[in-house]
Amino acid sequence: MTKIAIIGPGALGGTIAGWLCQNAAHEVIVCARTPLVDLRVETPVGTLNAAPQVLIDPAPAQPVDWVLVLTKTYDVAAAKVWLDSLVGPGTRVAVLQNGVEHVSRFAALLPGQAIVPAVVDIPASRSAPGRMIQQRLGSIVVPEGDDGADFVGLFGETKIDVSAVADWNSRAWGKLCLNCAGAVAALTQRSTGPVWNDDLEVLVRGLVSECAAVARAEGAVIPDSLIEGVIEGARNAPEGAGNSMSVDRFAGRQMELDARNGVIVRLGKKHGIATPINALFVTLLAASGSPWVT
Ligand SMILES: NC(=O)C1=CN([C@@H]2O[C@H](COP(=O)(O)OP(=O)(O)OC[C@H]3O[C@@H](n4cnc5c(N)ncnc54)[C@H](OP(=O)(O)O)[C@@H]3O)[C@@H](O)[C@H]2O)C=CC1
Ligand SMILES: CC(C)(CO)C(=O)C(=O)O
Repeated sequence: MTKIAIIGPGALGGTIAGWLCQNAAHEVIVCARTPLVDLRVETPVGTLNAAPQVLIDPAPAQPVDWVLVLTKTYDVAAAKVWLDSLVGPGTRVAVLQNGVEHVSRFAALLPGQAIVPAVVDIPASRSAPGRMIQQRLGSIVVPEGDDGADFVGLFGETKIDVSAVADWNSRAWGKLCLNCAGAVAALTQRSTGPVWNDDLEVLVRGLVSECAAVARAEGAVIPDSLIEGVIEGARNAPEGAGNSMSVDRFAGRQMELDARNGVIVRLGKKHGIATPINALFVTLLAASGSPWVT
């Protein structure tokens, strides 16, 4: 029996928990802030139901084999109390969040601990506590190695495409090229497709090109076709298509602004790369009503 604790059963965490519960060899423990009774995930291949153990108090939690962190990046500090209870000498911690700083974000909280960074491409939303909708089966990518292989093994009974790759850095930056463009929808509260015009394309292209330039300086391989693909996706985004940052802004919550756009500005400065469009969106979104917490 593999004990897996999931911290943060929101849109993505609830979806991942629902899938992992389908394997009888897993004991899944859901670590929640808002109470929930059970899980129901509407997936592209049917509905998953599960009733794992749910904890809302870290005190009774014990060390587990795997901790999967699925809070927003701005809630990582608050998740520390869970890590203090759940992490023992043999525990591996996987971070399933957006951005490129998965490991450094946790280094101070978990000194010397094995941390498995995961790039997740699974669009999911939550309609109520424990009620998730997974729009696409999607994929998860972790770095090659023993921990990566074991992480992939956790998902053996699921229909999610989970793999370990040699060049994780390029995958993480490639995903950031997509996510940084999400700042437009977060700011306008509209999908980009229905309001597309040449001026909007200049902004989307600017966000993504700046990200790609910083990515390449950080050693990532980003083909020009990836940049064009993101722009094409934004051009064709149908009405209602948002992202997890626009969901946060719409709900009046904090945003992962630093993890998704601020990081491009910060690392751009390090490399002497100008990032004015990302800086503009960081400034405007930070001033838009939701506090920017790093
Ligand atoms: N949603 C998506 O489509 C995708 C999201 N991602 C990334 O995945 C990560 C998670 O995103 P998403 O699932 O959308 O976020 P949500 O806001 O939907 O979920 C975050 C969850 O973390 C919980 N939480 C916050 N603090 C704590 C705490 N101290 N203890 C326990 N639980 C806590 C929240 O509790 P509460 O229930 O009280 O809100 C919520 O359930 C982000 O980094 C995001 O960028 C990546 C790919 C796709
Ligand atoms: C764009 C998407 C849905 C891709 O998985 C995402 O990463 C997010 O909404 O944060």
